[in-house]
Amino acid sequence: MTASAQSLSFELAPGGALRGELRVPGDKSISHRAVMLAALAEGTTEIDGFLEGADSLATLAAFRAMGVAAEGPSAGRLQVHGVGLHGLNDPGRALDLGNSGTSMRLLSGLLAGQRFATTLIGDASLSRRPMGRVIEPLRQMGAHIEATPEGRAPLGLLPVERLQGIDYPLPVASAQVKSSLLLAGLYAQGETCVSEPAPTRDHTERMLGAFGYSVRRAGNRVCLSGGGRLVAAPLSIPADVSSAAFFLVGASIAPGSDLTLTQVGMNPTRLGVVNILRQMGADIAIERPRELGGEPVADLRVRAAPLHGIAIPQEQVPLAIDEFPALFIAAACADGETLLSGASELRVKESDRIQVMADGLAALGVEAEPRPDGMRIRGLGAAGLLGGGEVEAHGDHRIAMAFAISALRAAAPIRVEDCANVETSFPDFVGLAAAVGLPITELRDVERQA
Ligand SMILES: O=C(O)C1=C[C@@H](OP(=O)(O)O)[C@@H](O)[C@H](O)C1
Ligand SMILES: C=C(OP(=O)(O)O)C(=O)O
Repeated sequence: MTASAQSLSFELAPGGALRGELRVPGDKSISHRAVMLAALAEGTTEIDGFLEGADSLATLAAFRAMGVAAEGPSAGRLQVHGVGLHGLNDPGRALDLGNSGTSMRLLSGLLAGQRFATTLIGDASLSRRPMGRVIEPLRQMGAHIEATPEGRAPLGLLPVERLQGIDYPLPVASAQVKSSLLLAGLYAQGETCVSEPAPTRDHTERMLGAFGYSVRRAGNRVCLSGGGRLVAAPLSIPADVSSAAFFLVGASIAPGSDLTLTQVGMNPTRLGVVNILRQMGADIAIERPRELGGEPVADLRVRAAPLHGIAIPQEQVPLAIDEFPALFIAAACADGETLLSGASELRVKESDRIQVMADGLAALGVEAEPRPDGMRIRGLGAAGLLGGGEVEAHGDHRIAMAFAISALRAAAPIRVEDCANVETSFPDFVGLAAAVGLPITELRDVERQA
């Protein structure tokens, strides 16, 4: 059973303020990559700050099924005994990656050059998401990949003797596709190069470097050569800025808020949410900037501030791609109009995040016009309040958390349906959010029927 098949809803009392200090769980993108590279490295990797969410645990389970021994995770600590680039074993069964697009796309590349076959499957949402974007370039590298006629999972990766490096211009700005090809490139003859139309998160490149693998970047092009080796290195994973985003927005829109988010990842390729919120007038102070495990981190102190609508700059879109559900709530509470364009990728995430957010905002009385590649939102202004009511998260973790924080500026209670997948990226969201002042309770199906 997938997480979204269980029925979980959030109930929120209107109003409240966020105060105090909070460390949100470890970065999801980095946690996936930590498991993958640690598994392929020579030696034992000690990881701390690992995200114990369903998505990164699905990646870990996949490597365990391929014979990688690991202890943990427990309290964010995970020890992975690497098997080397050629040490993975045939899992003997399909690898179920649940709700996780990152797992499926990165593993497609990592497993395309193995000498055994693998099948990658996922839940209903993941089985709807486009995989052609990795299948096509991986086939150019010589991979044998089977998929549905629409290019979707289940994916069958057939054994190949060797892949061939390619020089690939990404048609969409996607860190998952870039990373998939770089991971395939570890197994390819010659050089694999990927150029991106706009900068995307660079955790794969950074972590390959930390494991001693040479990665060359020139402008928007990143290259590596196959046939090297990865050497285990300790990893500390920062708090996930994508999870912090809900609190950055929540504290900005809720009068009286003063919240400090600690040890947040500040990689410039992830900072769109901070840049966009600041441009909207948010009061976010970056305190104690420092380094953690090859990634910049800082504490973020956010205080309530009146926000105003903006036209979101194009270059910020890939840098905030997962934060738009939260940013749409900020826009709904801002003075004036916010316009997002160039973000059609939002339609192929865990849900169609443009349509689902537009529907939920409309249910709460906000004028939100979905567009093919974005959204126009008329904000309620500093004195305005969202209506209460019921909204559907459609099993999408980020939609569920975005509407949860929206209640901080609502006039009446909000109920968010189909929230179980919050577990994929933010275990104990409810407990941590409640501890800093979000008036949230969760209702499981059985409780609702009682
Ligand atoms: O590489 C990654 O870890 C991710 C890249 C992004 O996806 P795309 O590559 O599809 O933009 C993002 O939406 C996803 O949550 C995580
Ligand atoms: C899009 C997301 O993740 P993934 O692509 O890994 O499912 C996300 O976490 O918002």
